[in-house]
Amino acid sequence: MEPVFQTVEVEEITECYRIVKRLGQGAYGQVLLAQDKLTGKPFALKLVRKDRTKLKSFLMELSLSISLSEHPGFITTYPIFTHTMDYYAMTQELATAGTLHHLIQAEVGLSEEMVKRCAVQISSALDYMHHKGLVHRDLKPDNVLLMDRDCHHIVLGDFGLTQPVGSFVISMSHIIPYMSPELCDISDEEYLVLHPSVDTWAFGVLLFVTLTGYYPWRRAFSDDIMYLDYVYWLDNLSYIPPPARWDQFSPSAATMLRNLLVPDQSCRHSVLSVLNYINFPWKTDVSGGNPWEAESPVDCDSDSQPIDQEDTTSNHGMEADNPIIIIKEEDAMLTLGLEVEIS
Ligand SMILES: Nc1ncnc2c1ncn2[C@@H]1O[C@H](COP(=O)(O)OP(=O)(O)OP(=O)(O)O)[C@@H](O)[C@H]1O
Repeated sequence: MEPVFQTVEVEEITECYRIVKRLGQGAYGQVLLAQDKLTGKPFALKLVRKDRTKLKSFLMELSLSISLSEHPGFITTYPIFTHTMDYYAMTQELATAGTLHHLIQAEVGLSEEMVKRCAVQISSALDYMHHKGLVHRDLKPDNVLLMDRDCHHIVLGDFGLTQPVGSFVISMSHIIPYMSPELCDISDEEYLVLHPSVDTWAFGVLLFVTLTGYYPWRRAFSDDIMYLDYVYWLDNLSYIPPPARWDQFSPSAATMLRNLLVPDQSCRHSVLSVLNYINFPWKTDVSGGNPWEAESPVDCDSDSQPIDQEDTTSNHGMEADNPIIIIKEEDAMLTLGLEVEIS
C-alpha cells in the first residue's frame, strides 16, 4: 500500500496538540480529545504504544482508515502520521456524541426506530468494505461512532483488526460475544480463511444487543448454554418456542436475525439483507396472538451443509441472563476531575 500521509516526528505529543480529555482506552493505546495548538480545531487523537504495536501494523491501520474516509459510513482519518518517542498517533474527526455502546441501556436497548437507522447505515458501510475486499473483524457498539445522539449519522471506526478477504486468521487471545462460531472455534494449530460473513455475524449480534440490551450469549461456542439453546431452536423451529429474549422480536425480525446468525458461515445472508425487513415491525406486538406460529427454517442453499447439531436437549431452557455491562470509565474520570497523563 502506498503511503498517503504526511509524517510528523515530535518528542512529545503535547508539542503539537493540547490534550483535553481521554475519550477511550483500548488494549494497545488510548484515544484522546485534542486540539490543534495552531488552529484550535478539536479532533480525536488515537495513540498506540510503540512497544506494543509494530510500525507496519499501525501504518496498515492508518492507510486503511484514510482510504475508507472517502465513504460517509466511516470516520474521517486525516492523512497525517505523527510519532513520538513512545507513541504512534493518528488524528481523526471527532465523533461528538460518543459511541453506540454508551447509548445502549442495559436490559432495555434502544428504540426500534434508532436501531433501524443504525442498521441501514452499518449495513451500507459494511457492504462497502466487503466490496473493497475488506473484513472489519471488530464490529461492536464501541466501534460505532455517533455524530448525533439520535443516530441520524453514525460511522464505523477502529480498523486495527481489518484484513483483506482470504487472509489467514489465527485464534484470538480472548473471545467476545460478537465473534462468529468459526472464529471462536479456531484451535492453536489452525487458522481461518477470512470471509466477510464474520462481520455479518457480528452485525446480527449487534442488532440483538441494540434491540434488547442483552447479549444473546457470552460466546458462540459449544460450552455456552445460551448459544446451544439458540442452535437447538434453529433445528427445531416448528416445535419449540424461541429461547429467552428472542420472543421480544417480531417474526420478521427474528427471521432477519436468524439469517445473519447462521452458524454455518456459508449460509449467512449478506449484511444488506436487513433492508428487506426495514418496513416491518421488529419488536413483538404484545397485543396480538402468538406471533411465533408458522415459523419457517433458516434459508440455506441446498448445496450447503446442514447446521452442525449437537444433542442439546438437556440444555434447553435458560439458566443465565446476559445483560450488557456498560463501563463508563472515561465518564468516571471526568467526574473525578482526573487528569489524563500523556508524555
Ligand atoms: N474519532 C473518535 N471520536 C470520538 N471518540 C472516539 C473516536 N475514536 C475512538 N473513540 C473512542 O475511543 C474508544 C477506543 O477507540 P478504538 O477502538 O479506535 O481504539 P482501540 O485502541 O483500537 O480500542 P480496542 O482495543 O478496544 O479495539 C472508542 O470506543 C471510543 O469510545
